Amino acid sequence: MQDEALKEQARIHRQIEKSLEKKKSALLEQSVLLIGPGESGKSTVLKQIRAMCGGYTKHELEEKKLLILRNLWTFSDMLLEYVIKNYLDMNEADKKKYKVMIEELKFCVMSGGHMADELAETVKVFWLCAPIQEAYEKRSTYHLTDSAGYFFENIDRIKMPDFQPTNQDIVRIRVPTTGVVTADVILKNIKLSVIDCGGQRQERRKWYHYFDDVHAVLFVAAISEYDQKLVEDETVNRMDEALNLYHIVFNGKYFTKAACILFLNKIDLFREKVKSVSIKKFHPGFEGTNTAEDGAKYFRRKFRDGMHPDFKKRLYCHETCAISDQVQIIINTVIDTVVQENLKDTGMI
Ligand SMILES: Nc1nc2c(ncn2[C@@H]2O[C@H](COP(=O)(O)OP(=O)(O)OP(=O)(O)O)[C@@H](O)[C@H]2O)c(=O)[nH]1
Ligand SMILES: [Mg+2]
Repeated sequence: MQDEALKEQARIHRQIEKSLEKKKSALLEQSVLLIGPGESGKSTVLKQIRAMCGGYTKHELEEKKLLILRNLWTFSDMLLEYVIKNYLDMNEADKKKYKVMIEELKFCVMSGGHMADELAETVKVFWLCAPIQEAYEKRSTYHLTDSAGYFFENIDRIKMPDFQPTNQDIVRIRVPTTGVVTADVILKNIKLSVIDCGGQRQERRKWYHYFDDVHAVLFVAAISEYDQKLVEDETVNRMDEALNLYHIVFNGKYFTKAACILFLNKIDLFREKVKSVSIKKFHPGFEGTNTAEDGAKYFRRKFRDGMHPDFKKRLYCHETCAISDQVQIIINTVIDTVVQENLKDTGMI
């Protein structure tokens, strides 16, 4: 009789051990949802996570090289179009020459080739000429991405036949995400599934499918875009859109258990911009001095205002520059936080 009881006890013990093992391995699988308005830096955060996990294959690097050429082609096209539309001072012969240059860049992309020396020289002259520099200054009015200048300045490296994009090149590439991109990586012994969503308005319908199951949600807002308008609606200020979206998403209905993280991204551009662009002009509620410190404090508060106190306690906010490798330190901290939060939830700590 005693034997039977002991056997039963051992069976229960084994069962408990097994279920604990299961729980432990389940904990090592974490999913992170990346959301936020268009162009705020979500895919850039994902690229940094990829870099932390060993980077890219040779084939992927070849693809990135083509994307850089494609960016150079489309950025050149946008700059020249601005010059022509706004009657900036450029003679007809130059306009013609640069139109041919843009066609040649397009051909480069289409043929998967590299840039001939002569073409690279023309691109350099194009970039440095006064009307193009003036058009670049006005870039936020026609949604030319800030990274454009970086590629023009690195043309001598990019034109080389054996050019291999570095992580710094890769994080500067601009390709708007359409749909949802999922990347499964192993980081810090955790199987991390990162779900990167397109942020423009027409992309957001797809977000809701992922709201129930994720362990963490990372909302990325570009703090530097306080004076800019949306690509998809020229009447709406980008910071207002980010705030509205944030308050809709974190209204208490969703993410009741997930760890919630806010990145106030593009802090590098923000620090530069506040030197010349008034915050109050675009956000009349702002009463501080026009400094990065006061501005960041104000926007941080705007994101937290009106949120439920329980939510505020669960929210982790970081000011970030996603193109800097330093952001990897913050990403590490975020992953630790996510794991801790989920261990707490399952009663493991
Ligand atoms: N200077 C600077 N540029 C950044 C930063 N973060 C992202 N970028 C650049 O901003 C551009 C847009 O970044 P993405 O990561 O493509 O933005 P996204 O949020 O994924 O955009 P969608 O896919 O359209 O929703 C890229 O060219 C990046 O190089 C940052 O912190 N500082
Ligand atoms: Mg993206």
